[in-house]
Amino acid sequence: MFVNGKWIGAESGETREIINPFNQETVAIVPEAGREDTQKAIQAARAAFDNGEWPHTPATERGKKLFEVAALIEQNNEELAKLETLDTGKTLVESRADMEDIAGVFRYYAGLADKDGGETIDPPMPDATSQVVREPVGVCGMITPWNYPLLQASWKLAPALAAGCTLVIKPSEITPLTTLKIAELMEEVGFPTGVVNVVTGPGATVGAELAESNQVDLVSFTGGIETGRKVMQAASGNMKKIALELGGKNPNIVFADGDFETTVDYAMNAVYFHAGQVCSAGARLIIEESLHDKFVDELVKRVKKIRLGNGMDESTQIGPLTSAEHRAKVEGYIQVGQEEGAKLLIGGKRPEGPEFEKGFFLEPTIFDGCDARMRIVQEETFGPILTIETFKTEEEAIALANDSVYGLAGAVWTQNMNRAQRVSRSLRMGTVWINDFHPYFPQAPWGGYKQSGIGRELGKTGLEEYTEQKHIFKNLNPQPMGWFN
Ligand SMILES: NC(=O)c1ccc[n+]([C@@H]2O[C@H](COP(=O)([O-])OP(=O)(O)OC[C@H]3O[C@@H](n4cnc5c(N)ncnc54)[C@H](O)[C@@H]3O)[C@@H](O)[C@H]2O)c1
Ligand SMILES: C[N+](C)(C)CC=O
Repeated sequence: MFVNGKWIGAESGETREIINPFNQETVAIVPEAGREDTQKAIQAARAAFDNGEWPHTPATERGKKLFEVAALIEQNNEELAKLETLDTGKTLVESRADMEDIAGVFRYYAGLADKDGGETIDPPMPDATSQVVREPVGVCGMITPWNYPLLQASWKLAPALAAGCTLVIKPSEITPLTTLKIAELMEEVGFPTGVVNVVTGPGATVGAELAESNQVDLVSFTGGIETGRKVMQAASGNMKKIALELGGKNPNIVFADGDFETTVDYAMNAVYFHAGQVCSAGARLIIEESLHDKFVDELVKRVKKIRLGNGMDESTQIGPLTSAEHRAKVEGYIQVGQEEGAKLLIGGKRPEGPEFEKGFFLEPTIFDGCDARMRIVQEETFGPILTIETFKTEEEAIALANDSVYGLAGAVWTQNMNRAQRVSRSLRMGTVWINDFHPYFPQAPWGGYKQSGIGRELGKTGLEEYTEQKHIFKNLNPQPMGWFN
């Protein structure tokens, strides 16, 4: 782990084996930290914030460091991508694309670091000035999930550092490798001691300590809704700021006038990309009734041909799920779907063959004949499971799509742009795609309505999350008030 500028083990000496989900081989052994290790890292970040130079370093200089990080990520793209694939099972092609995105995130916040010089207000009284400035929020605790380990970390690290914060980051205990590697790259760039700290270990101890600690000013969490609830409760002790990026159950609404070929192609990509382990996966197909039969026939034909395999193999389209525990959870949902009376059209089991024996594979699955009250429609299965519902009218499509505790993302497919606009404005979601699925980029904010989260990452808002606003009022001609004369 990287704490206070040093590479250290856990004080207890405990370690954890990191497993390749394709073959269960051990790819690394990392420290298994506990609360004491976390407290030390928080103290280092606290000292670097309260007494160190980083929060007062000119924003342009902070930006320069982030440009250097971006360059190092690009230079190390292949190594980082391989580590990500070994850790998560996602395909190498995806991991390489993630690394390009991540370099882009650092570059975006590097450029944004010195763009907000504050605001001068015209005060409603004479002989006074009024200024609003932004200052770093302080020590940040960051907790990240296993599905996009370094990407989700970069959405926190880059804006926090641009703002002048110091931090302790805890990657998912099962996928820490790229977060450790980026700490190495940051050490090479040379941030002041204690500004960046990485602690590897479980959520119940390391994560909980970050959320609870009175020495932490903000906790930024990406993960599941139930863990998010715990983080929110734990953060209330010192009223620390919170940013929560939680799950989604994202509707993909297809009207009959959408381009058939493109819509079928994207419907598959929406749900099966990264084996469905994507917060914004289009796991809920809501299709106009008149198109249903033709669309679903074609979908099933194509899903049969999806190539599962080792993420390291460039011809693989879907790798294994990231852990045995997670596969068991997704399999549980397949059973739930069958018990609820949904019609299993394809998949629903582990693939057969020697190449799949050791990996945590699951076949791409489709449930037809679903309705909005089913658990497989309402709950985030976070696996390769597509549920299908039908609608007859635009109003019905909107009502179905909004019938969810989540509000992360959704898409609408139609060639009628007036309808596309109406539907997109009616969806209670942080992101709506029209005739597309999945795009996200550093310039646009990302986050959820309803129980999909609090706050936004990316975009200008993603930087503002790591700042406090201060109003500085100056009386240019102070005179006695005489109120108590
Ligand atoms: N909205 C987004 O942008 C986004 C992006 C990626 C993933 N996600 C969500 O993440 C989830 C999948 O990731 P996961 O299974 O790693 O989530 P998770 O909630 O199980 O774990 C996330 C992180 O929280 C830690 N944690 C666990 N218990 C904790 C506790 N009591 N206190 C503090 N931290 C704790 C874990 O160790 C891990 O680092 C899905 O729900 C997915 O939708 C959301
Ligand atoms: C936010 N995103 C889409 C990169 C990953 C969600 O799991």
